[in-house]
Amino acid sequence: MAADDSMDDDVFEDVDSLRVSGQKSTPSPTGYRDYKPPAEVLKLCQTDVLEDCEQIVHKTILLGDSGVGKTSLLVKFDTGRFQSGNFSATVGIGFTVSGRKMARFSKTIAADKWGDKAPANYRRVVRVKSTKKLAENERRNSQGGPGPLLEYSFFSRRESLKSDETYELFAKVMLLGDSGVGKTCILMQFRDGLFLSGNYISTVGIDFRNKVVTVDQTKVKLQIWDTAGQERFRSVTHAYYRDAHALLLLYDVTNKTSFDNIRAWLSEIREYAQDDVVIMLLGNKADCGGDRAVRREDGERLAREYNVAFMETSAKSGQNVELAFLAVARELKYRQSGNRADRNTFSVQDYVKEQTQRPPCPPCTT
Ligand SMILES: Nc1nc2c(ncn2[C@@H]2O[C@H](COP(=O)(O)OP(=O)(O)OP(=O)(O)O)[C@@H](O)[C@H]2O)c(=O)[nH]1
Repeated sequence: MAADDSMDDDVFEDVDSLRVSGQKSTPSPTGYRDYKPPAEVLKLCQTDVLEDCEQIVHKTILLGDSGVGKTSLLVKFDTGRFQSGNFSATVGIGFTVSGRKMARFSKTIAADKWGDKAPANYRRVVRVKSTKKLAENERRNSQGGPGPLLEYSFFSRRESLKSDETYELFAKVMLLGDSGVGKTCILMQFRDGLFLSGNYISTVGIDFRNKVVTVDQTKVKLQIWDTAGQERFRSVTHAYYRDAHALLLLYDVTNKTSFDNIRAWLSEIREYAQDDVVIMLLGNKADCGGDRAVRREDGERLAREYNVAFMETSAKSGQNVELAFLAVARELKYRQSGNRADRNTFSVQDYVKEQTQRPPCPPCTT
C-alpha cells in the first residue's frame, strides 16, 4: 500500500459499525479469534499501487491495539491468504518484503506515535477511529486483554532508493538506553532532520532506518536500529546485538536513573555484543540545561572508566547528532582500512573530543 493522493484519509472512520457487523465480539485475551479485517481494508491492501514504482520503497507501519487484525492484513497482502482462527499476539516487530514491488512492511503493536502530525515525508493513508470511550479502553488494557480499537492508522513513507544504492561500507548501528532517553528522536533528527516533541509513545520491539554518509570520499551505509528501552522487550533486542558494528548508548541528562543504569547496559553489551563493537556514550537532552541531573563531567568520567567515546547531544536542537553518527562511521571506516597507518592512528575518542570543543548550546525554553 502506498500514499495515493486521491485516497480519502477517513474512509474507515466508523469502526464501531464494523464491529457490530459481527466481526468482533468478546474483548478478552482470546476474544479476537473470529476477527476478520474489514473487507474495505483488505481491498485496500490488495491495491496494486506500486506497480510503476520500482525505485520507491514504501514503508507502511501497521498500528493499533493487540488483536485488531494487523498481522492478518500483512499476511493477506503478502500471501493473499487469510489465516482464521489462531490469534497469537505479536512480540516485537516483523516485516515482510514483496520483492517485485520492493515494498517493505513493518508492524508494531504500539499506538499511533505521531497522532495527526506525521513528519513531512510520512503520510497517513488510512485511519480508523473508535468512538468508544477512552476510559473503557484503558480499563480493558489494564486487565491484560486487548482493549477495543482506539486508533488504527497506516503511515506511508516515501523514500528514493537512489541514495542507498551505492556505498562502499556497510555498518549496523544500534541505539540503546532506558526508555524515554530519546533514541527514536535522535534517529529521527539524524535521518529526517525532525524532532518529535509532545506525545511520547514508547517504541515496541525494534525497527531500523538506513542513511548513507560520506567519510573522506567513502560512502558508508549506516543501518540504524532503534530499540525499545523498556525491560519487557529486552529479549527481543538482545538477538540483534550480535552482528552490530557500533552501539550508541544513551542516557538522559535530566534523568539520573537513566545514567545510573548505564553500567547495567554496558554489562549487557559485554554479554551479547561482539568484543570489538564500537561503543559511544551519549548524554541526550543537553538542551534542557535547567533540568539537568547529570553533570557533563560525570558522563566524561564514566566514559573514561569504560574506555568509550562520549558526547552530549540534543535531538531537539540537533547538537552533536550528526557528529555522533559520523564519528562512528569514521571509526568503522578506519578500522576496515587497508592502510595500516590509518588503522593505527585514528582514535574515535580523540576525534570526538576534538570535534566537541565548541561553546555549549543555550538551555531549552520548553
Ligand atoms: N528536550 C528534549 N526532549 C527530548 C530529546 N530527545 C527526546 N526528547 C523527548 O523525550 C521523550 C522520549 O523520546 P523517545 O525518542 O521516544 O525516547 P526513546 O528512548 O526512543 O524511548 P523508548 O522508545 O521507550 O525506548 C519524547 O517526549 C521526546 O520529545 C531532546 O534532545 N531534548
